[in-house]
Amino acid sequence: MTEVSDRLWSGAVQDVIRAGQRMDQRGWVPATAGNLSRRLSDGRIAITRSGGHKGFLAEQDVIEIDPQGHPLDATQKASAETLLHTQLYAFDPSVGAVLHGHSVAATVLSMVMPGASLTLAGYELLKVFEGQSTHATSIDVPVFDNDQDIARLAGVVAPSLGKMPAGYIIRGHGVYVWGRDMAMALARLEGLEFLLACELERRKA
Ligand SMILES: CSC[C@@H](O)[C@@H](O)C(=O)COP(=O)(O)O
Ligand SMILES: [Zn+2]
Repeated sequence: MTEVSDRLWSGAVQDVIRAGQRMDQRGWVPATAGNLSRRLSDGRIAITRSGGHKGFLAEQDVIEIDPQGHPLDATQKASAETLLHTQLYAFDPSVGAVLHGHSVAATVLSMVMPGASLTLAGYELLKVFEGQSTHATSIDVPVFDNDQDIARLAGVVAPSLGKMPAGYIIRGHGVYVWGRDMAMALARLEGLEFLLACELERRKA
């Protein structure tokens, strides 16, 4: 590898490590939950190794996969949910980072609300999502039933691609959020998690 491509890779790895730490600080990646990825400007994809704690990632816990989700080094095990990342990268070339967390709010709300989507309306923070310029609006966040068969789950998510400005929720499991870069993905994740926490509070009131 050239020096430039090494530098690009290191930058992506640091983005993933720092985002994992941030998600851990917020309580969104308990135990070994969650996964994070970043697409480099040269098209390479860096994703977390399966099974580690995402708040304590080391450089070797971030591995390279091809666009189909296969690790370049076949001895390494990429996230069990890699396909949910690669389908977002394949659908939209502008996506540069994908984050998945397991917050209390996403888990509880999606279990107590039986519907296929959760509506977020009237919040100033809705403006963090693509194309939103006012609080006087509403966004439907799709809620897909959980499935241990990730290829099948990706098939259920597929028809909604391009129509999810705030990401999506997997019932009783967690959220998927993305952005053009890691900063944007983190901002959207924080926005969505804040609004889910608000919705949870409102249901207690
Ligand atoms: C701790 S159980 C969580 C896993 O089943 C999964 O949902 C998850 O988010 C992490 O899986 P991983 O394979 O480490 O990316
Ligand atoms: Zn998960």
